[in-house]
Amino acid sequence: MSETVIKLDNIDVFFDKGKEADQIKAVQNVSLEVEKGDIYGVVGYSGAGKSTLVRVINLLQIPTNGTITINGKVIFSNQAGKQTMLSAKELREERRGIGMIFQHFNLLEERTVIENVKFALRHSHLKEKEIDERAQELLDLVDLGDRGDAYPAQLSGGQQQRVAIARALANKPDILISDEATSALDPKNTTQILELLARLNKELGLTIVLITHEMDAVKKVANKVAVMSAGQIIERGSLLDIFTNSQSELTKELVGTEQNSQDALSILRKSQNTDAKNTTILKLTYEGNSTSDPIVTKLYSEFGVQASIIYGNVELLRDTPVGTLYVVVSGDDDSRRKAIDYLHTAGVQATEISLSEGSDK
Ligand SMILES: Nc1ncnc2c1ncn2[C@@H]1O[C@H](COP(=O)(O)OP(=O)(O)OP(=O)(O)O)[C@@H](O)[C@H]1O
Repeated sequence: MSETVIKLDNIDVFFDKGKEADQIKAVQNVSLEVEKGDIYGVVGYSGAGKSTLVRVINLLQIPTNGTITINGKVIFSNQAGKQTMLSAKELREERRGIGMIFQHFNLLEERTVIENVKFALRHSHLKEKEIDERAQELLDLVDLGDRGDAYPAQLSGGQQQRVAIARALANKPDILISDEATSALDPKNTTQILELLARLNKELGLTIVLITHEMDAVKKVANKVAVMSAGQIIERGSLLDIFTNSQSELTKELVGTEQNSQDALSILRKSQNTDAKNTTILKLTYEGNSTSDPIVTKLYSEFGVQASIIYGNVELLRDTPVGTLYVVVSGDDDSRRKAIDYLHTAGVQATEISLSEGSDK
């Protein structure tokens, strides 16, 4: 059974600006559950409240209302004015179980790479020799085993972020919060950091909350996604769902493929007799290594239904290809129905599309 490691219930974070009317509602009534081993992407534009929400997880930000439960233990609760919170000592202990990395790596510039990692172990109960060993082990883990004596300024941005990751993992946390950790990096370094996070998730069973404004980052590594806007989660689901079946306009915009398909449909609207008999437009979504060709060929060979592709796109979601096709399907009613049934049994999601402006049936 899956195990919930982070549970946020009805979290509000309001910032006071004097008068109540000026209050900034950075997070409003957000509930979120993250399970062990998840890489949970939280996406949204700047100012949506993502950072404020994740800072709540380790109580870097005290919420105005709500309950925070980490690994089954309530670390904060303020419901109906009744507040409970861990003692400062308990909170320090709890925070050690939650590592954090940021957009700007926040390394100590005047210390070497290995000293930066050792700094995070200064309150551990390890002996000096054990601290040395642990720091080296952490640098090996992030493939920087031979750069311990370098200074941060001598490293690339991607390498500095890897040092920050090693430091964040020093106290063996089971949760890592990544707040825009790849936003200052070029595409190559971004990919390397995301691959490292995916590896740590797999090898260490690390649960990761990934805050970003880039859907591309989420698409490479996350298994679940929440979309935030104006302090609220407006949509959430599995990565696949968010990409293939987005509901809100914002999610569609962030996912980005919607515009192309809308353009294709709008061309079709102009060129097609929308009432054409025996014709249906289908949106097909399929996962895995099937390709569009056999699907389209089979519709004709098995059911005598002609299918022409008007728009096609294949995304890699984590390592799984996911295809979306818009096809015009022609054939008599019975054949089209059988063809659609076949698609469903073949694991292809088929949705009928109406050509009237912007609507899916
Ligand atoms: N300490 C604070 N005091 C007052 N307002 C704040 C504070 N921290 C955040 N805010 C406000 O709360 C809202 C949400 O900010 P937040 O940083 O959480 O958004 P975000 O989605 O992470 O965006 P970004 O990526 O730009 O940081 C913004 O309007 C911001 O100005």
